[in-house]
Amino acid sequence: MTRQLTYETAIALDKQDSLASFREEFYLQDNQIYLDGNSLGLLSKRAEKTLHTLIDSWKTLGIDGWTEGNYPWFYLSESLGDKMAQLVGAFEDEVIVTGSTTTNLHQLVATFYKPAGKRTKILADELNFPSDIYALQSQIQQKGFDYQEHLVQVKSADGHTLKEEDIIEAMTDEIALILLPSVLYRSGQILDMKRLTEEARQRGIVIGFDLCHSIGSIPHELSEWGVDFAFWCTYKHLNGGPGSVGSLYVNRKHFGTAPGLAGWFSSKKEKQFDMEHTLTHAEDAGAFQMGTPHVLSLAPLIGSLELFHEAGIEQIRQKSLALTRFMKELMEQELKGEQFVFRNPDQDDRRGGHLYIEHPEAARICRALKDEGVIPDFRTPNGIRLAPVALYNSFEDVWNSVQILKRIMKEELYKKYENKRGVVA
Ligand SMILES: Cc1ncc(COP(=O)(O)O)c(C=O)c1O
Ligand SMILES: Nc1ccccc1C(=O)C[C@H](N)C(=O)O
Repeated sequence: MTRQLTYETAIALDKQDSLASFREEFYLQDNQIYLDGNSLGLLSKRAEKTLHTLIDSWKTLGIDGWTEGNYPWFYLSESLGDKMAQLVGAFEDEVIVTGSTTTNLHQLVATFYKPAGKRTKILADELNFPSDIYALQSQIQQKGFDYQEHLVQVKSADGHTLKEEDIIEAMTDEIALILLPSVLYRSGQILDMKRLTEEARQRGIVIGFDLCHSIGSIPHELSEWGVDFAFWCTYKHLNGGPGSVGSLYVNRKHFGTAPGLAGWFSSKKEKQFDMEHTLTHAEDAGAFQMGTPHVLSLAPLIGSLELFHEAGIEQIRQKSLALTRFMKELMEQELKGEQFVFRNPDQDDRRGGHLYIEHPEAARICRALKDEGVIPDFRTPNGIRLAPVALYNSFEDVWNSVQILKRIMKEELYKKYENKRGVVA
């Protein structure tokens, strides 16, 4: 028998929550329940502080800020990479904080996509975020191929999830490189990265993952699994701020590989200011940087990553699972008879940090939610994404947001709006 969930259940869960105190670290707005940390995480006081520290180093040190002050800018991408490594299960020198998701994808595919003989194609899937697909199409064109033929996109049987068996079956001897998401941005499905990497390795295919929707929400073991490369953004679960600098990982077995897209920040640090016209690139993940780091967009990450180290990614994952489980069960209990369809896989080891629910009136339900103080995001044509985030959401938030949704449905408050999306969500 399923348990009857009440307000008291939520309060009891909050009482047992060992991460509850982290909520105080964030700027939460009064009368608002923010459930969109899977798209843009909230500002923490630590992140704000380190941003101010770096503005101050610019103010007081000028050019010397590159090598002096609390966080010398010249080494920030490397030092943040060391801290980030734990979140992806990598060695410190395998990770660098640089670029953006899309530019890092370009860099890594330009580096590791080496079509030769029969192996000329890239394997991806039909559910990935569009930017990745556009980037892959253009990388294929850069090599002089037609992407209609050279980009193989594994199909989804249900339009929401992928089957590892289908991906493995598509790993033919024509595939040179595989790129997949760790967690699907819509349905929140976690792909079995360990298994897929093993299968790719057996076939001699390079494999990489886009970790945008898993970083800071689930643990990874990239080095142990032998993943060749990965990249991710830092503005969702990592709360680095709009446009914060992304990150990439390259497995140690590829150290010494020249970057496909070089620039002077690809240099060995000690050689960079020799200003030679022959690049001596770094031997580690640092080689995949290109130009000057966006220092002010790195700054909030210094403070934000501290919080992840204090909380621990395993604890974050446990709370996140409990939050999404509670939210799903509560919606099933409270919204019986409504036309909501859950698209997340139900098992814990398959469910990422957000829920994805479909409803024919999704666009205007999202509008109504926002006006009632609950911040979701909408994904066209009829999807609502809800992310109760471990570091700043509570079980009480989940209770309250589901009650608000229940009222919106019962009183048909959504009918006041047009069923059309806004510009962003
Ligand atoms: C899975 C995935 N890939 C790529 C992107 C694009 O990232 P960016 O615009 O930071 O390059 C996003 C989100 O914007 C994403 O969710
Ligand atoms: N970078 C953005 C800029 C503006 C608005 C949204 C985004 C997102 O990140 C969307 C996200 N990737 C998604 O999974 O829908």
